[in-house]
Amino acid sequence: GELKHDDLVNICELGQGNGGIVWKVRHKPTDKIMARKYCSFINTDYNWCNWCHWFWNSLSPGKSIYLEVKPAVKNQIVRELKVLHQCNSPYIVGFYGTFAAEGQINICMEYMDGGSLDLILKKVMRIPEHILGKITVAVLRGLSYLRERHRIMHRDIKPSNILVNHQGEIKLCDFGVSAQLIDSTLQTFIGTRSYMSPERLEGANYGIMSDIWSLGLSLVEMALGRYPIPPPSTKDIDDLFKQDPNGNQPRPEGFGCYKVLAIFELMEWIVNEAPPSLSQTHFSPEFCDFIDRCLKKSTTERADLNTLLHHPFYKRYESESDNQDVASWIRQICKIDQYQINENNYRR
Ligand SMILES: Nc1ncnc2c1ncn2[C@@H]1O[C@H](COP(=O)(O)OP(=O)(O)OP(=O)(O)O)[C@@H](O)[C@H]1O
Ligand SMILES: C#Cc1ccc(Nc2c(C(=O)NOCCO)ccc(F)c2F)c(F)c1
Ligand SMILES: [Mg+2]
Repeated sequence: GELKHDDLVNICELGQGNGGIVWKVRHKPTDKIMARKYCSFINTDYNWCNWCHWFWNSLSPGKSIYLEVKPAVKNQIVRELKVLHQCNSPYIVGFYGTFAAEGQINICMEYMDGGSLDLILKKVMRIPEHILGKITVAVLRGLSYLRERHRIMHRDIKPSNILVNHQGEIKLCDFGVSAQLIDSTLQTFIGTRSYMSPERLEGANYGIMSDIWSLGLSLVEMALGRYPIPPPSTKDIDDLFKQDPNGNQPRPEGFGCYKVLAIFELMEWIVNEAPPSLSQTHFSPEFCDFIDRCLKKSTTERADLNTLLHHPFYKRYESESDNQDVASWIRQICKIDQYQINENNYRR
């Protein structure tokens, strides 16, 4: 049956994003551990002063403001989210149910005990290519599933929306399954770094090809260990690779001094400058080519999903049936404690 608010007991907070907060919870009737996301709606009716409140808030970058929505709209969102019961794939995070409580939409999903790839990246300097290959297989298969079976694109591919667990599974979450929820949130200045494609930033029509761009950018970030715009210099990258991948040594000074662009400068850079790329000194030719084909600024030149499903980089990893290499890698990383995470972050 449907989940009820009172049947859930909070265990600990898993993380906070721009528009939601996620808790690890236990469902008392079944003793099942779940991840519960509160979408930060405010349930007051939509009116003029709320609009002003929203307007001033939406000017501050880094906030994806959920508009106050009428209860009728909220009920539509809950109705649309129930489609998640039909989203069953090894590459999509499991869904247990959704309900409105205290004026907020709650989404209960499978708890992924390895966390999201942005957290993993904080624990290690960078993610090795063979793991990125497995991540690529999972993301492309997840995107294919969403398109073939549900005729939707993801809309928010980035490391924090790719989750892993100790069994070595890699799954997608936070995809745009509810049109109303998408409409009710302002996809304007989301977070400090944008994974949005040039065409989406320009306000042009966008679709699945925009997810391909986001995948490419996310893979470069995970391969280098830092958000890749503005692109690090060749020297930066060579310095980075002098360090051992598990981040036991401090990042070189030079690396830490790269300029963090403000959100507008960043979006301008994505639209006007050359896309990031990987060098063959540190990565295989297949991986470098895969990235180049994902990060074409023009959607007509960019590879589409089917092309990528036949790309040598994907082919190299798709045949490996089990993810035991990923499982042991995740287990080893989860032993890295908070102190080491702070150390790595300090040196970024
Ligand atoms: N099913 C889950 N299992 C385990 N951890 C999760 C799960 N879903 C989300 N998280 C964690 O909760 C954090 C917050 O998630 P949320 O989607 O609210 O924000 P985000 O994706 O990090 O950023 P943004 O709000 O900008 O999209 C994530 O970074 C992730 O580490
Ligand atoms: C399994 C699963 C699963 C799928 C989608 C969402 N949530 C969303 C989000 C979402 O959560 N985006 O993250 C923004 C910060 O919380 C945005 C649009 C949408 F239609 C959704 F259904 C979710 F939770 C879990
Ligand atoms: Mg998320």
